Amino acid sequence: MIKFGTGGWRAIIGEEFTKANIQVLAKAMADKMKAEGVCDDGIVFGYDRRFLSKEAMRWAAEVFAKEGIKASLINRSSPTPLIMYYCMVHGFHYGMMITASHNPAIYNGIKVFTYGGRDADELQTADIEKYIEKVNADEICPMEYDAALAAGLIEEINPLNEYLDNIINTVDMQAIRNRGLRVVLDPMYGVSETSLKTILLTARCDVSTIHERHDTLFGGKLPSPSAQTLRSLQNSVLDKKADIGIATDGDADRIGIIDDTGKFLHPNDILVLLYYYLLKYKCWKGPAVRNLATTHMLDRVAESFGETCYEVPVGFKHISAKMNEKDAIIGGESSGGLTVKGHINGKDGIYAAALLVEMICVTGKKLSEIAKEIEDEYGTIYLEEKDYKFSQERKEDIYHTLMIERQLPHLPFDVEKVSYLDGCKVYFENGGWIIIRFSGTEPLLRIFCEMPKAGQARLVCEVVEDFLQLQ
Ligand SMILES: O=P(O)(O)OC[C@H]1O[C@H](O)[C@H](O)[C@@H](O)[C@@H]1O
Repeated sequence: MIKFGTGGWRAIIGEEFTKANIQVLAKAMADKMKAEGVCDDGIVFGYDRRFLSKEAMRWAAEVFAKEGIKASLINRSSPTPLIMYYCMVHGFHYGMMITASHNPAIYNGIKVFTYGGRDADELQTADIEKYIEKVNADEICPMEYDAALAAGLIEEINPLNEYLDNIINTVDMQAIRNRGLRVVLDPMYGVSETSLKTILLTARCDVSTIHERHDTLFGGKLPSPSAQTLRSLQNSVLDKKADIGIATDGDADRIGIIDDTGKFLHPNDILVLLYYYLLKYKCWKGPAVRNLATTHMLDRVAESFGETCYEVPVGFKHISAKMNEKDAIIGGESSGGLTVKGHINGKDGIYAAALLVEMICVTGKKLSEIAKEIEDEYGTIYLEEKDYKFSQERKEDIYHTLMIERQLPHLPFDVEKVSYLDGCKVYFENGGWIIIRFSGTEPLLRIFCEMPKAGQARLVCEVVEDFLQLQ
């Protein structure tokens, strides 16, 4: 069964991520493209460094070739944002990236991009699922790779320079060049090394890298930047007295940052830092977009500049759609993805990293100093976040209590309103909030809570944990 979630289709390798399913998905996409009459420009493919990613791309391309649809394959493992950029610039109606992004190593998956290099939205993925139902797997008869290559139905491409030049031409390379920053990179065994290193070296940064080798087990860790997974980066930054430590997730669309004091900056802080930088130092004007599990500090910054911050459900497709609608200058999520107006319609860890480096150089301040500047001006909000595993039975119970019966515990703060837009989000009168939702990418229940005073967020989480019997 192929089901799309928050960020594409993800499945355990050998269980559902199989050659047969990959080819069913490819056939469904080919049928959909034919029905829509958008086969002429073909489809573009990329893959990351996960186990079976390259093979999966080829298996899918062989199906498209058989259907007479040209498949352009990026000929080396690449960041997801690169393929989104390529789709956007070359006007492809569809693109596919073989990746399971930040999921554990036993997963792989496929992200589908639509016109403009956007993440396929729910309407699109529901439509793909309908086409999947109609595919007769026995009738799939792929064209052999070399034959398809010779017939011009598969082509191998390398758009890396195009993508890099676009970033190099957008960020203030001159400002970075003059500072000789010390940067430590942690691609988390994923795909960002070449791109990010090239950009930083072009700007004359002093770059050292950890975790760069190809390891499909991601060193036994989750390829998702967090305080727990970035301890080595933290140590390297301190050892090397670096100005910044930059990590990206498995497919480089998300970012994680260690500041000059060795402190892990939460993605919420990165988003706030960049929005503040764009408004205050670059004098940009425009709203921000965040998902409903992302810090309301962004709203405080927006308000202080006479701007608005819009809230959308989790999933970058919602962020980019709202950014377009409101002409927002930044959009991002607490899971570590962000983009800025004028760049691609999806999250890009490489571009975000380059912009942060630019920020340090243009402001002439250390990362920790800019963060302090923001704290002095806007105060602190206290965050608690936790993921919980559950059995299928418990999932149904929790879903029923929370989403069907809409029961809530007696909460220790006055409630302003409750939203069921994506999971259950309670907004408190004091500006705090808690959201309880099932992840759309992993079998986890996620809770985020932000409160104005220390200890309050933990207290609210404990009440919810007791009520839902979470461990
Ligand atoms: O909380 P989840 O549903 O697992 O989603 C977490 C993240 O997953 C993917 O990376 C999506 O592209 C993001 O938009 C989303 O924020």
